[in-house]
Amino acid sequence: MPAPASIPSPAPDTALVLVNLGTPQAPTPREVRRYLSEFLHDHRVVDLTRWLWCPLLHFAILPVRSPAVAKKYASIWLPGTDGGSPLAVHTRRLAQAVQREMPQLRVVDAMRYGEPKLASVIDRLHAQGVRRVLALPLYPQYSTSTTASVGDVLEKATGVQARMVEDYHLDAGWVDAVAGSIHDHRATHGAGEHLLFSFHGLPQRFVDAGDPYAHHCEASARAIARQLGLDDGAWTMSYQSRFGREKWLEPSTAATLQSLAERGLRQVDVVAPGFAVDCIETLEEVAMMLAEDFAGHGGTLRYIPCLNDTPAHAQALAAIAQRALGDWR
Ligand SMILES: C=CC1=C(C)c2cc3[nH]c(cc4nc(cc5[nH]c(cc1n2)c(C)c5CCC(=O)O)C(CCC(=O)O)=C4C)c(C)c3C=C
Ligand SMILES: [Fe+2]
Ligand SMILES: [Fe+2]
Repeated sequence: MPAPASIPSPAPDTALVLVNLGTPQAPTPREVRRYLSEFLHDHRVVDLTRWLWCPLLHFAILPVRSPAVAKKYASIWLPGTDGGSPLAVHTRRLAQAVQREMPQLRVVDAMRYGEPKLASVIDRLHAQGVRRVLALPLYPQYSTSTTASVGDVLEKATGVQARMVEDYHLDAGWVDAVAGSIHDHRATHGAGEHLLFSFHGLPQRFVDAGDPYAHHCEASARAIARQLGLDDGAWTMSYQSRFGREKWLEPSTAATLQSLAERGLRQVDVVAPGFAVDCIETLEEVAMMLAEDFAGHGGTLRYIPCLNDTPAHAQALAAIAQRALGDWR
């Protein structure tokens, strides 16, 4: 029977896959080690020669980091049958929210590392009759370490045509959604004296080699601040979650908060617009550890949650996907 005219015609051969980084299956040293091992073996993430990196990874980093990081995951793990790692739970709920915005096609979630594994999700969709897969990596700002790594998996996909949204760091709907969430948070909880945009960091070497990530982060922060009508002095941007010893993008979020405290600021709002959903880096590192450090300086750090599965986020991502599908002829 033909579909009624008011309902968008179904496109069962097309699927939208929201792809996130990945996360451990349980907050245990064993599962964290399994996850970190897959993640940190990706040449896109760590490009050191294997004979140097593998011994370091297997004999030093994984044995020491896994139990320490497992404790951090345990401190943010969501309880209940629907619970789990916040990154996995929020990504799944976000895919369900986008599905409600796009009833005409299949919307699913997948992870670059761990489960549900992107390659397996594509195989399953193919077995179910899907022929076109649009991947939307949940990284607003493009980086070779994240977005291009999703592209590597898509290139190997067989039986389907696969495309990817490269970035959405200046998408008007997304900028609006982030600015709206900051505005609403400040209306409910009060506005701090300063707004800090904290992005995940990256080795400076990547940017020097042409990775546009830092430019994208700067452009996102400027666009959101403009949308909020903030004066230049009312906001700053910084980079968090440094890993290893080499030089990463600066200034760091920790050092920035310290200098804001030294300038006498006591109420700082922190938002993390590089993260589509809350995860260990926002919940444990910013909302717990950095907030504790800032309290040690006599201040209050108010963390503004990621967009997660809010309607504004789902609508912005649906519009981005719709545009990409419209261009796919
Ligand atoms: C060389 C190391 C890393 C690079 C480069 C890197 C880039 C990068 N990462 C994200 C987003 C996320 N990273 C997350 C966790 C995480 N990141 C690294 C290392 C690098 N990231 C590690 C080792 C970890 C795991 C936690 C830890 O051991 O400290 C997460 C959260 C995952 C979760 O389960 O909650 C996200 C999201 C971006 C956007 C990015 C480059 C721009
Ligand atoms: Fe190895
Ligand atoms: Fe990371």
